[in-house]
Amino acid sequence: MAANAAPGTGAVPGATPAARPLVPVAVGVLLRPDGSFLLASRPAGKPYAGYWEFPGGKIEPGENLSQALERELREELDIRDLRATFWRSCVMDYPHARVELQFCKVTQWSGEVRPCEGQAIAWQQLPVDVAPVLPGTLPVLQWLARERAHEGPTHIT
Ligand SMILES: Nc1nc2c([nH]c(=O)n2[C@H]2C[C@H](O)[C@@H](COP(=O)(O)OP(=O)(O)OP(=O)(O)O)O2)c(=O)[nH]1
Repeated sequence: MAANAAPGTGAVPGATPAARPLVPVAVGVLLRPDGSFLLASRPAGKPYAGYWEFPGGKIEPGENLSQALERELREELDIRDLRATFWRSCVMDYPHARVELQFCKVTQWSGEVRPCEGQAIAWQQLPVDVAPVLPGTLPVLQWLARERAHEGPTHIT
């Protein structure tokens, strides 16, 4: 323990608290040829249940991004053989976890998209007309809006 640590805590007075662990998350932005993209509602029992997000989930130990994405989309939507490319990432600091969201564009897959976990799904265009949208989903709507020169709101509030 550092010489000036508060007794019994291991904390150094005035020091910045250690950052919480960063949980990596694989997320798929499924895109159809008409530009529509898929959102799904978070199932009951999870933090932010009922909020709309892009499909995906935590990367498990030993998995890389594409393996995690393939597994999550198979479990959640019953699709496989993805054509997916990494797009962008961002960090979100929630009360329940600090997550690094790794967004991939998914332009091809095999199988029919089918919600397997009791979630609602909706193919969307900008502005998104389902609500509420998960905070960590909003940056993606901004990126899509910029790419598409979409002006005005990206979602209803
Ligand atoms: N899938 C997904 N997760 C997102 C998005 N935006 C965002 O902030 N998140 C956050 C919410 C969660 O804190 C985390 C995903 O974790 P999760 O709990 O849904 O993952 P999981 O499916 O592996 O769940 P579990 O097995 O632990 O129950 O990422 C998004 O657009 N899609």
